[in-house]
Amino acid sequence: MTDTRLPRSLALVGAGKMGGAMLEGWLAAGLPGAAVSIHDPQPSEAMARLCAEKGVAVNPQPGAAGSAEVLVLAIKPQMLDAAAPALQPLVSGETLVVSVLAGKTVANLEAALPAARAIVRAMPNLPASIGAGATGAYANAGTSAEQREIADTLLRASGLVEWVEDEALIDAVTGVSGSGPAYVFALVEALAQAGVAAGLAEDLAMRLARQTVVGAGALLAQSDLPAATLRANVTSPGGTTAAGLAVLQRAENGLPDLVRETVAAAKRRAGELSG
Ligand SMILES: NC(=O)c1ccc[n+]([C@@H]2O[C@H](COP(=O)([O-])OP(=O)(O)OC[C@H]3O[C@@H](n4cnc5c(N)ncnc54)[C@H](O)[C@@H]3O)[C@@H](O)[C@H]2O)c1
Ligand code: PRO
Repeated sequence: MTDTRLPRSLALVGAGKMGGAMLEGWLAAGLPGAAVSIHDPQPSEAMARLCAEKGVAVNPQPGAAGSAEVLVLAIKPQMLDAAAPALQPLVSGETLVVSVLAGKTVANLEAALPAARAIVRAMPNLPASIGAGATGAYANAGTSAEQREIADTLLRASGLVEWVEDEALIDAVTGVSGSGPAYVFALVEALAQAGVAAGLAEDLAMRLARQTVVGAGALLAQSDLPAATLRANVTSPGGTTAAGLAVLQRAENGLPDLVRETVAAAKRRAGELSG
């Protein structure tokens, strides 16, 4: 993070899996702990320890130090309305609100935090916890260029950031990359189960399935080749992979159909959560 873009004060509301992962990224990237407060009725022991080590304030009286320059919301979407009354002192017309709440729209956030003008909706994913996240972000019209830069810097501390100019696309981002790591972990589970069905011992099948996804991901990360080319590089004409892919990628009810339905269901659920 460059000093010109660091917030002077950042309040993190909800320091669970995603909020905690982002906080670790900001601290590792040089945001001083003294600039940060977390607001969470039940921070984990690990989070409390990290905050103590880095000088992050835990549950100070909201607004005791005035409104925050940046307020990051990382509570469950269903908690927004219940949490909002206590957060009002943290928000002024100068505050940049960054929300990672699935489905909650700018309109929902404006209703919950009426003083807020600048609102960024961001959808990170869990690999943010190791700096390998993928985040989609949208800034409302009230967000200044400098505030967008600050949001970009904060989000980039946990990996790739892609901005979209149409808010509705954030729900599609949620379906693809927000939820996406779970699809990949489900693939590891399914591959291991298929290995057992093919005769492998359970632990051996899981070790092979897990390292296959780790290795394929690392190859994707290190290679400039398109995924389709990497796939073709595994596939000998008339060989075993071609036989497997003929099933996996079959025209009807194959992986493309299944993944399309999967992403559509997650996107649909994000829309429902705005309600
Ligand atoms: N987990 C993911 O992979 C992921 C990815 C992208 C976005 N998100 C979004 O991140 C948000 C948090 O998800 P999570 O998986 O980290 O959940 P989580 O349950 O791990 O964290 C939520 C935290 O909020 C705290 N909390 C509850 N009520 C509160 C209140 N009134 N004020 C302050 N804190 C309160 C809880 O104690 C908990 O620590 C969700 O809105 C989700 O849509 C999660
Ligand atoms: N986890 C959150 C959910 O499942 C949002 C994307 C990933 O709702």
